[in-house]
Amino acid sequence: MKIFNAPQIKELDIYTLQEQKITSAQLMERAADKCATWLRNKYPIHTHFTIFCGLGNNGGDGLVIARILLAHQYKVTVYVVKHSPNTSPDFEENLALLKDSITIKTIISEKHIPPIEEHSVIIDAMFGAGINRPIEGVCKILIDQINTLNNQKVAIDIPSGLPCEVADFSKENTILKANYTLTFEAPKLTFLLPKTAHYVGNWKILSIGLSENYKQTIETQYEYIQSKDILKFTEKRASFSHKGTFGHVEMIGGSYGKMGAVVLATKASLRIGAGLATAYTPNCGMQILQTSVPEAMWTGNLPCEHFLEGNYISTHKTVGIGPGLGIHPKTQTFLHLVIKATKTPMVIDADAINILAKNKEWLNQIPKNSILTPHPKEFERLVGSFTNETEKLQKLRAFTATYQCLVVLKGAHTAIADVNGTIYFNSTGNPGMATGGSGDVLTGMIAGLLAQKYTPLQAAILGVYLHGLAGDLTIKEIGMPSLIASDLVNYIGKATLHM
Ligand SMILES: NC(=O)C1=CN([C@@H]2O[C@H](COP(=O)(O)OP(=O)(O)OC[C@H]3O[C@@H](n4cnc5c(N)ncnc54)[C@H](O)[C@@H]3O)[C@@H](O)[C@H]2O)[C@@H](O)CC1
Ligand SMILES: Nc1ncnc2c1ncn2[C@@H]1O[C@H](COP(=O)(O)OP(=O)(O)O)[C@@H](O)[C@H]1O
Ligand SMILES: [K+]
Repeated sequence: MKIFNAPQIKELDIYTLQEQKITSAQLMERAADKCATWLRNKYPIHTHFTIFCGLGNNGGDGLVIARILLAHQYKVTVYVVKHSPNTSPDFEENLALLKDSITIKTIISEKHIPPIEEHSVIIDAMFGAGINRPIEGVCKILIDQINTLNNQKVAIDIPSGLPCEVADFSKENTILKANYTLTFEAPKLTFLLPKTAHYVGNWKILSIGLSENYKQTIETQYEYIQSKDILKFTEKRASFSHKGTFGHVEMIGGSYGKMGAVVLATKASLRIGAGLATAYTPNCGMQILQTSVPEAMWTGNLPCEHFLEGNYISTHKTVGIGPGLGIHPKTQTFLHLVIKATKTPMVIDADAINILAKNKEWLNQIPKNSILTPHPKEFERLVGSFTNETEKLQKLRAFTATYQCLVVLKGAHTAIADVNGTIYFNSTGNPGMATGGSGDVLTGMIAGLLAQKYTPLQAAILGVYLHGLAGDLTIKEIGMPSLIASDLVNYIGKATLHM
């Protein structure tokens, strides 16, 4: 699903009106009706709503929602926050309609800000996608006050004050902190980023029937990955296939005391369907690997017992490297040999990333279209620090372009940056996955998919999606705090039922 910025949403609206031969007021009615239906399903009939409306179309949505809720016997109080003389035509039209049913109160200055009933649900329809500068004056005072209240807060389209994209975001800005956000058609970029997502609360996408034809023509830099996106490229197994059909993963990593990471990654590569897997570890890992993953083969390098060092000769398997690797100087040299000897895309994780961060001149030598899977700290080691989300995304794009590789920046809504600059955000996963070893499982999954001849972009997207789904399926049966990385491996099978 494409993620649109504010000008693109506007274009899409205008095209939809022409294509469907409807007025903007009719589109507003449709959008508000979807919100009202959601509210009616969530809140019982005696609920009181306090609706704060701005003067643009977001305010217009609020007025229509009020009209629909009143018609369904809800108790509703409506305030229009009059911060400017300018209003939108659809706002005016709906203001006139609503005036027939209730008295609408106006907030012009601080003294008009009302006390709000303790159990009233606050609807935020002050500013939507049209926000173009920080909020000031009476709106700022009102939002600051609302943010101190424990009432449930539902934002329409986007919490007031939050931009769709992050360019002008600063942490001093006043932004309404919602429990729920009902957004139209697609999420906004800011819903998916760690520094801005907490304003949005739980968000729901409400489809309002915008032109699918026109959406196809809009070029976006961001996409949101859902099940229908991965179904487009998942492959069924042919009847006469054999283990050689599904590739051979060589999972390189491990060091004394960190062998579990390779165990998890190797197992995960097999669970996602690689035909064969070999774990390549220091000698002290041999028994551990052969006992805990009997399906996998083992190979190692004899000079050292406890960490990887020495020579490396490619056997042309699909290489994953990093889990449990350590950063011993001799291991650093070994990684350099692996990178130089490997000619096809590989998966580079954990300490392999940390080593590259110390030896940035090697980055040019990693095979084209390889996939790096840093968590935010590892990413920072690679690209240096960043002060805000915009800068982070810029650095992400610059990195993939410079080194012609993909980056999977892990976290809630993991971001997969393609070589061409498109960034795909994941929709699966949960905080139960914030536990040691989760990332190793992901490395194994992506390597296993690469071995099966998915393209690097497909392997990264599918791996990240199914990894999160395995986490989501796990917590349906055990509590989030109990989730451990082995559970993710065990639930890969159930996740693949969704492919
Ligand atoms: N396709 C869609 O997404 C649809 C969107 N609709 C609604 O339309 C909204 C967008 O409407 P508008 O473009 O009128 O935008 P808003 O309702 O967000 O209002 C923006 C207005 O406030 C002014 N403004 C912006 N920032 C300000 C600030 N900090 N202080 C004071 N004034 C400020 C702007 O100049 C503009 O006049 C959406 O968020 C949504 O709620 C629906 O009505 C119909 C369909
Ligand atoms: N709050 C969260 N929501 C969704 N996924 C998460 C969350 N926290 C962590 N994860 C996922 O768990 C994995 C953690 O990886 P990583 O930090 O490398 O762990 P480790 O190094 O212990 O293996 C990543 O895939 C990440 O996306
Ligand atoms: K809003």
